[in-house]
Amino acid sequence: MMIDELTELHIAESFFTRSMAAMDSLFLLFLIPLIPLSLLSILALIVRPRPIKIPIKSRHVFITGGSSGIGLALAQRAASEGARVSILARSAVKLEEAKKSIQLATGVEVATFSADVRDYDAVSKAIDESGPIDVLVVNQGVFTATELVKHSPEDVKFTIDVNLVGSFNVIKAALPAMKARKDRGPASITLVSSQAGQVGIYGYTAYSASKFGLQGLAQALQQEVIADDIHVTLIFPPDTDTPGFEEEQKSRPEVTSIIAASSGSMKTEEVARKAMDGIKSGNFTVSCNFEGFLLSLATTGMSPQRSCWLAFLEVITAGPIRLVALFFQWDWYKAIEKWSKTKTK
Ligand SMILES: NC(=O)C1=CN([C@@H]2O[C@H](COP(=O)(O)OP(=O)(O)OC[C@H]3O[C@@H](n4cnc5c(N)ncnc54)[C@H](OP(=O)(O)O)[C@@H]3O)[C@@H](O)[C@H]2O)C=CC1
Ligand SMILES: CCCCCCCCCCCCCCCC(=O)[C@@H](N)CO
Repeated sequence: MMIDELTELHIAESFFTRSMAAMDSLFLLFLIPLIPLSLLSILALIVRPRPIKIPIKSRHVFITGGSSGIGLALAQRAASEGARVSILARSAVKLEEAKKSIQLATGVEVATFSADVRDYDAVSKAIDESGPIDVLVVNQGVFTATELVKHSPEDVKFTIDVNLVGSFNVIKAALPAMKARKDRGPASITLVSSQAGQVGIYGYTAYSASKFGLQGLAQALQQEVIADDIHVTLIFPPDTDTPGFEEEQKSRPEVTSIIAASSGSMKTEEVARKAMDGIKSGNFTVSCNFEGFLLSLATTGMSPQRSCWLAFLEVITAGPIRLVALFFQWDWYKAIEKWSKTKTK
């Protein structure tokens, strides 16, 4: 009798401890999601600038380099979404053609301005004539892929002047009127960079430098204009099938194309759609394809981040994405080595 009672007690006791242990692990299991959830809530509180939406309909969208390629596709998109659109480029002939093609596709008449972004006075005059801008898209760009030893000093300077100094000219000319806008809703200054503005690529010393410069300009500018409800966006397209790209390909070193192929290539309209979505959602960084998304994660550094979800992803992938980046570098240096050997043979 006594022994029976004792065993019963034992059984009950061990059942009790076992179920306690099970409850403990269940409790721990509930704790696990608390760690990412609290990280996410902290990020939701601290991400700056705060999330914003930029409307396009009935607003004045001004696009430099709007007569060809990505700029033209963006102009057409903005027009079809009900914006008042102005485009600026050098060639009056190409501007006229672009105007006709947009009118044919959307029925909207865009305003055209012929000016060289390197000429501050000319740009300033065009922008003043066009009226206050709500969404400024700084998209003009030139590119020649060539090794620095073969690149003429004039063309290096030309690349920096059009892509970087020209972007300063456009923004500086547009800023006073953009800052003075009252009750017109949030404004945008968007810069079209390149994936070669996130990572240096063989053949792109001048081009990458000009596009990396836009990152510094954009980060500093965002701090200066946030109080005026102006929001800065940087677009990072991969190779895109534009007239400019077709021209570039005629002389691009083979190894530049091999490295650039890591990110594939996109259709102009697709890039314009991604860019427009990015502008509207007010993101600071806009990537256009999956590889570009990885590249943005890998190169995010100290750039502002409005989305707590993306900030969360940046925090948890920081280490692993660096590893992925190192593998890409490994692959690229192998390609360069192989290519140099076949060239010296
Ligand atoms: N295509 C690609 O593979 C990629 C392009 N990009 C970037 O996207 C942007 C657009 O490129 P994309 O559409 O291919 O280029 P295009 O060569 O097709 O078009 C360039 C546009 O910029 C204008 N432009 C060039 N120089 C000046 C200048 N000095 N002053 C005013 N306007 C000028 C051109 O008109 P005009 O000549 O009459 O002045 C044209 O409208 C560029 O900044 C480029 O670096 C980024 C990644 C990939
Ligand atoms: C960590 C993960 C990394 C992911 C992959 C990165 C791939 C980078 C490829 C860079 C391609 C650069 C194309 C430049 C396009 C351009 O601007 C010219 N066509 C001129 O217009």
